[in-house]
Parts: sequence; structure tokens; C-alpha cells
Amino acid sequence: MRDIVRAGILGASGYTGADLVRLLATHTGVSINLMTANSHAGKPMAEVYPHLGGLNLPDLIKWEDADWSDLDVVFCGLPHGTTQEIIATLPDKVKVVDLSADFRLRNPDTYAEWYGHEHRAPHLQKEAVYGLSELNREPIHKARLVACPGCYPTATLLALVPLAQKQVILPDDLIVDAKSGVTGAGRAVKEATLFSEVAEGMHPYSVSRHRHSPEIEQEVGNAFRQEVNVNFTPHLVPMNRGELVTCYVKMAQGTDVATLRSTLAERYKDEPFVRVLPEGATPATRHVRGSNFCLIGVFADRIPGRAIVIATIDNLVKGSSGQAIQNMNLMFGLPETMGLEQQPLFP
Ligand SMILES: NC(=O)C1=CN([C@@H]2O[C@H](COP(=O)(O)OP(=O)(O)OC[C@H]3O[C@@H](n4cnc5c(N)ncnc54)[C@H](OP(=O)(O)O)[C@@H]3O)[C@@H](O)[C@H]2O)C=CC1
Ligand SMILES: CC(=O)N[C@@H](CCC(=O)OP(=O)(O)O)C(=O)O
Repeated sequence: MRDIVRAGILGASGYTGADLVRLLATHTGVSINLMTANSHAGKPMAEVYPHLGGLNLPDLIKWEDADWSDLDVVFCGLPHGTTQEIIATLPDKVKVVDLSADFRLRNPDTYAEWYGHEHRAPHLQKEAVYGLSELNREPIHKARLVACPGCYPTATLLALVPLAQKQVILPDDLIVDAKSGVTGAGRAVKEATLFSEVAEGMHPYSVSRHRHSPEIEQEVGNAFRQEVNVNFTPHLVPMNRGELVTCYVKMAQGTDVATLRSTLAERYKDEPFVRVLPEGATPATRHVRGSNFCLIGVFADRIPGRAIVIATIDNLVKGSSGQAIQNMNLMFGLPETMGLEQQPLFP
């Protein structure tokens, strides 16, 4: 019989924490042994999230009161800046799957520039492996610390990296127009996510200065083997879950839209969670809601030489908690789809 992986969830009272619990509830290879919270510490999960009240879960405690000794892995669903301080105190034997932005950027100067402070655990930043499961499987399998990509980078990189690696698109003039549901901003109370600020309208935010730009540029640049600039603009739309990125690209000389589609289809043909849609089908957030899937569509642009690649994910599943579990499965040699077999909730 396989050993059960003993997991802790740091930030279990947050949205990604709650979705980790929801997904792990059907994972037969993992037990949840520890759950931490900040303002909700001391409460049972049933009080914070009644929909999860039927599960046999430990109560929420402060991370300072945690006993790490009976854990194999911790998932960190904490605000960025917080994880790096907390996990520096963990014993080495505990593996870490971080959902925050703390360990994604390889260059410490880039991190300091975009996150406004020097990294507080640079030794851990050096060892962290970028956790885009489909594109970095082997290093993730061997890693102790995996940095799950941001939700926007996940969708964008699944759409663009194979095209960049095969040089069927050009490294200049890359434009990513992105939309997210409001859960992307977390459960903590903020003026920007009040119902009255979000419902019945949509708006761009962090225009030309979103911290996912350097993350996308880092990974797309690696794929092209040269530095790139990506024009990335996110928008907040009035829905709970879901994310859609529309990527405008220039095709390389001699390629066409069919080449782009077949390049992606070939790259993902054995992937359980990434589907390239046939010509004529359009990806939509409702096609992936609640699931770990990413759907990608490729379209001709009316402007000659250009194409449009559209990807959609559920920000709380493939964009965070689902991908985190996929990475944990890889780290522990479990079947990659374990706990992630849910089909999308449509419509
Ligand atoms: N939401 C999304 O779609 C995605 C989120 N992420 C990243 O995942 C991480 C978690 O996001 P999300 O779940 O949405 O965030 P939430 O704001 O919903 O949850 C944050 C969690 O961290 C706890 N927390 C807050 N401050 C502290 C602190 N100082 N010390 C210890 N614990 C603390 C909160 O506890 P309490 O509620 O009890 O105060 C809560 O459990 C973030 O880094 C986020 O950027 C990544 C990809 C997508
Ligand atoms: C809608 C919304 O606010 N989304 C978040 C991104 C969510 C995500 O991927 O977060 P991390 O990079 O923090 O892990 C944002 O734009 O900051």
C-alpha cells in the first residue's frame, strides 16, 4: 500500500486554501493534518466555510503554534511577502508548494524592483523550481520547493511557451490582454473588490505595471532564449472564478495559423489538463469552471502575419490550488491527475 502524504495548508481560510481543501477531499493519497489562518485562527473550518463543514478537518490555528514534525508537505496560500519568512523556519524534510509570488522570479533585483523589498530568504529563492507542471515536469519531480506560477502567467505561458520554443512566433510585439474573476484578488476585504466596485462593469488595473509582467517575460524569454518585452494588461470582470487571456502574436516567416495550432496540439497531445480546441471552437471561462483544465484556441488575425491565441483557466484551480496539487503529485511520484479529475461545472 502507498504511504499517505501528510499535508499542511498554510492560509487555509483564504480562497486558495479553501479550494485546496475542496480538491484534496477527494484525493486518496493525501491527508490534511494541519490548517493555519490569521484572523480566523481558533475557529473550525465549518464556521469559516460551511460548504466544507462535512469534512473531518483539523481546526484553524496560527502557524506559530504548528507542529511540523508529522508533515511531509505544506501548501502555502499566504499573501506574498509572508511565505518567505514562514517557510524559512520549516525543517528541511518538509516539502513546500508555494502558491504565492515569493519564489517565482529568479533574479533577486527583479524581485526587489517589483515587490518593493529585498528578498528575505534568498537561499530558498535560489533553490525554488518554477511550477508550471506541463512545461517543467522533471525539475518539479526532484524539487523540495516549488513556486507555482501566478494565475495570469499560467494561462499565458501555456499558450505562448511552446510557440516560442519552436520559434513559430516572433519575440517582438507580444500583447497579452487578460481578464480575471474577482476571487483572483483573495478573500481579504478590500475596497477594490466590493460588490459595488465590481458588479455591472469591468475595468483594467495596474496598467503597464502589473507584477506578473516580469514573471511572464522571464519564462517567455527563456523559451525564446533571449530577453523579451510583453505588453500585459489585466482587467477585473464581474464573475467569481475564471480567467481568459487573449494573446496577440506575430507569426514567424513561413508559418501560418494551422502551424501554430498543430504546434500546440502536438505539444499537449498527451497532457491530461491542456486541450487545444479545433478550428472554429472558442474557449470561454465557463468551459473550465471548477476544473484543472486549460483550453486554448488559435485564430487568424485579419492583419496578415499575425495570429490570436486565447487561453482560459479557472484561477482558483489550474491558476493556483489545482496546479499546486498537480505539482505535489509530481513531487511525491503520485499519478499527476490524482484529486483533479473533476469535469468543469457548465454552464
Ligand atoms: N486567488 C487566486 O486566484 C490566486 C492566488 N494566488 C496567491 O495565493 C496566495 C493566497 O491567495 P488567496 O487564497 O486568494 O488569498 P486570501 O486573502 O483569500 O487568503 C490569505 C490567507 O493567508 C492568511 N494570512 C493573511 N495574512 C497572514 C499573515 N500575516 N500570517 C499568516 N497568515 C496570513 C489568511 O488568514 P485569515 O483569513 O484567517 O486572516 C488567509 O488564510 C496569495 O499569495 C495569492 O497571491 C495565486 C494564484 C491565484
Ligand atoms: C484579480 C486579481 O486581483 N488578481 C491578482 C492575481 C492573482 C494571482 O495570481 O496572484 P499572485 O501573483 O499574487 O499569486 C492580481 O492581479 O494581483
